[in-house]
Amino acid sequence: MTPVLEVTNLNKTFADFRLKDVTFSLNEGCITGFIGINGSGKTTTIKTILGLVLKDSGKVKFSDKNIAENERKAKNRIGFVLDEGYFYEEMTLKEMKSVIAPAYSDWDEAVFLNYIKRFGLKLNQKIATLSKGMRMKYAVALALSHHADLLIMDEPTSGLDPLIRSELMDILLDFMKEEGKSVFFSTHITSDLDKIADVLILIDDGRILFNEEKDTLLDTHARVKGDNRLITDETRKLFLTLHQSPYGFEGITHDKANVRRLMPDALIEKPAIEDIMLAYIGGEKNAD
Ligand SMILES: Nc1ncnc2c1ncn2[C@@H]1O[C@H](COP(=O)(O)OP(=O)(O)OP(=O)(O)O)[C@@H](O)[C@H]1O
Repeated sequence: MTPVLEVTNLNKTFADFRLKDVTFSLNEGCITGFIGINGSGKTTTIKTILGLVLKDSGKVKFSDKNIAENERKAKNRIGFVLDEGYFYEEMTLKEMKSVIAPAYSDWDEAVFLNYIKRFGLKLNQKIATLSKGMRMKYAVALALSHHADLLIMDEPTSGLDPLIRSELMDILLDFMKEEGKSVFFSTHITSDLDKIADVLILIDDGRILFNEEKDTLLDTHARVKGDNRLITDETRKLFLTLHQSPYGFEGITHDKANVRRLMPDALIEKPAIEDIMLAYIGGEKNAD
């Protein structure tokens, strides 16, 4: 697979937080979900990639070229949606578009107008009067109107109702239909990823904990329940988290195959992405 974006040993230190050697790559044709709890470093990573936060060290390559040295070209091919206001509230959608469009050499007004129509937005409406959902749709319309190949979104679904979240997922799937497109989006609402993500990257406390195909994660991990007698020194090691009570145990395993082999009487269920995320974050702390 061709990597579209390669991030290597990215470091950034704030007073109370540090990105620690963040390393991953995004493949062409993939939707990658960037997951992690509040304050884990998702926004900082995205802003550092986009050059909106200065990195202390590390490399970011887009299409095999250093992003900092090819900034204009890279920015033309990257569409981004950030989670906080980067619009002038007093402007209308049309006025704001006129500020943003000239920054892109490949701006396509017809595509933009098409999105505005599809999303039911009005060009003469003021930004300040947009609802959260409309604001997200407007940001997506802008991000997708310059023939970007990579769409980077920071928490695009945060604060949105399930209907609009599901609409956004459909928009992303539509965008992916064209060859050579990729999406990278951060979220702490992991249920959004069930439907559409190909790869999941988990960040916690500024450190990448895993970077794995979603289907592989769901195939190898499981929620396991059963009688306490099944827990031995050997089987205990198969769990990322394990909770025991007088009535039995419940845990998340990262080694479903061996649970099946060594604990044939246990009840094995499909985990949610959130179960897996929390198990890695909780880690040892969760095991009792
Ligand atoms: N400019 C800054 N100066 C100091 N600390 C910062 C700055 N920006 C972010 N931080 C800190 O870095 C940490 C990570 O924040 P970040 O916004 O990257 O997390 P996040 O995973 O995107 O969280 P959320 O899901 O809440 O948006 C937080 O502790 C935050 O307070």
